[in-house]
Amino acid sequence: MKIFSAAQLKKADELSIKNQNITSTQLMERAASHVSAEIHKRLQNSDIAIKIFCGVGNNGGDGLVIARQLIEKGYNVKVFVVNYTDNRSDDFLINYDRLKETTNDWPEYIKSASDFPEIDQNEFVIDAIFGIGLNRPLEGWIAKLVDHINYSNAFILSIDMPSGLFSDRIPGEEDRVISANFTISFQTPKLVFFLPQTMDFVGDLQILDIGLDREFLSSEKGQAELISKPEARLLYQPRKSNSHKGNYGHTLVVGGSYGKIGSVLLSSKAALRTGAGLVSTFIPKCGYTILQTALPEAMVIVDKNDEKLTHIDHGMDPSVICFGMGAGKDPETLEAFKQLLEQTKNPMLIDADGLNMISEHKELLKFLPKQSVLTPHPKELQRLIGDWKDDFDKLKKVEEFTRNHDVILVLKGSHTFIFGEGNIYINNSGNPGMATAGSGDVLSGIISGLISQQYQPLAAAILGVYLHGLSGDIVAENRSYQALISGDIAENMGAAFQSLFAD
Ligand SMILES: NC(=O)C1=CN([C@@H]2O[C@H](COP(=O)(O)OP(=O)(O)OC[C@H]3O[C@@H](n4cnc5c(N)ncnc54)[C@H](OP(=O)(O)O)[C@@H]3O)[C@@H](O)[C@H]2O)[C@@H](O)CC1
Ligand SMILES: Nc1ncnc2c1ncn2[C@@H]1O[C@H](COP(=O)(O)OP(=O)(O)O)[C@@H](O)[C@H]1O
Ligand SMILES: [K+]
Repeated sequence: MKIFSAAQLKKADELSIKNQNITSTQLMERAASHVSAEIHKRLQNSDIAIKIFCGVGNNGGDGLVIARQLIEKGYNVKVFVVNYTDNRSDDFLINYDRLKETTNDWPEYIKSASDFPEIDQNEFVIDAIFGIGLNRPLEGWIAKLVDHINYSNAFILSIDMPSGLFSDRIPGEEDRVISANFTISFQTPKLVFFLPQTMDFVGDLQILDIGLDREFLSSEKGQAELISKPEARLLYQPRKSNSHKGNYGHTLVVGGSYGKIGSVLLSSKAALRTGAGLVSTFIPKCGYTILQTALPEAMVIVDKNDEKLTHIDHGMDPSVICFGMGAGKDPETLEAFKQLLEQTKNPMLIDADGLNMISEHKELLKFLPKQSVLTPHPKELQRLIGDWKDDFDKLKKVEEFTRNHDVILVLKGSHTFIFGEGNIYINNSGNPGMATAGSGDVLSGIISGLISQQYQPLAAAILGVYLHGLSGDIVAENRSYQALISGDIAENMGAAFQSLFAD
């Protein structure tokens, strides 16, 4: 699903009105009807007290339509108009009149802090104060109102955006933003819903298709693309029945050091479980028995050294090399890594200490094979590209980095971002149970296993990240977040592949 900016959404809005020959009031009615239908589906005629806070722009207009429709269904609704200006939007005014025709319980006006209503924690608050039209931070009593709503502990549903959240910048520390429990957003998600600095404001997220212009939505380039099952499924390459292991490539996993053989074991197992035809693992001697015992399906080649990598003489022609997990940064390992980079022409996957060595020796960047996949977590990214001002600045810097070095960058996190070929992809699978030792090693193996099967590196990164999260979701469902360990993610890749086409 594409993610559009506020300006693009406004354009989609205008085009839809023109091409579908409807008025903006009709579009608002349509959008808000979807929301009230969702609310009705969940509340099931409950008699919970609903307080709807409406601004005086179109987000407030949505709130008024939702109020009218819920009142018509018999819900216990009280509307408050947050009167931050006397300039009301046309559709606000039209729907204000329609609401007055529906109920005798007219909206109350909030013009200062003394007008704030009490909000009980058992009530249900709908936040329709500001949407994508917010153009400056909230101030004065409006900022206080946001605190008042947040501190009520009532359940908060935000319409389109949590009020106070900008679609294109990170709020400052002093800025006030509604902390929603649930956000229902129109047509496409907004980029800020997925950034670490702003995602917590959003709560659970639902996107409603309000029927905006199809032609525009399909032809316009988005700011980013959200990867859920339908998008991941499109990348999948079926296996041919007339094939043999040679068709699925040879993944060479290189890494490990004394005490950290588990990392390469996890990557190797994940590459096999993802479908690589052959997997070889290059490790220091101390890992030989461990690997051969724990993963007999992999071939093992050992370094001359017992405890660390010093000479990576693999003597083979692998489809892809996955380097860095548990490797350490010993000067001899650095030298061996440098030689490996110089010798290797095919795209590589570089993780963990591979990334750290590049960060400390930037001259290595020029030896990186084109289209290699780098998989940093935020700390490794910071070592690699330096500091950023905020999450938007980070996106810009990573895009620049991937362009300058012709690489794919997988920025791991609760929403992993994948950068490549001038686009940003945001992963929508995974869960906090995956915040556990070694889950990144598994991801490296999965992406490498896909590259070895001739997926393009970018496609391998996108599909690999999605499947990794999906497998983690399947494990968490059966085992809980707490009990999930990274080996489970590799073990459950089969269930993840099956689930890709399950519905
Ligand atoms: N596809 C779509 O797009 C669809 C969109 N729809 C809905 O429209 C919403 C967008 O509506 P919108 O453009 O009227 O903007 P909105 O968010 O209501 O706020 C604008 C008002 O806020 C004001 N203002 C801004 N910042 C302020 C501040 N800090 N403090 C005080 N005032 C401030 C600004 O005033 P001004 O800057 O002129 O002073 C203006 O009056 C969108 O989110 C969705 O809910 C659906 O109905 C249909 C499909
Ligand atoms: N809260 C979360 N939600 C979803 N995925 C997560 C979450 N926390 C971590 N992950 C995923 O787990 C992996 C952790 O990788 P990494 O930090 O490299 O771990 P390690 O170094 O232990 O292997 C990443 O793929 C990341 O996206
Ligand atoms: K809102």
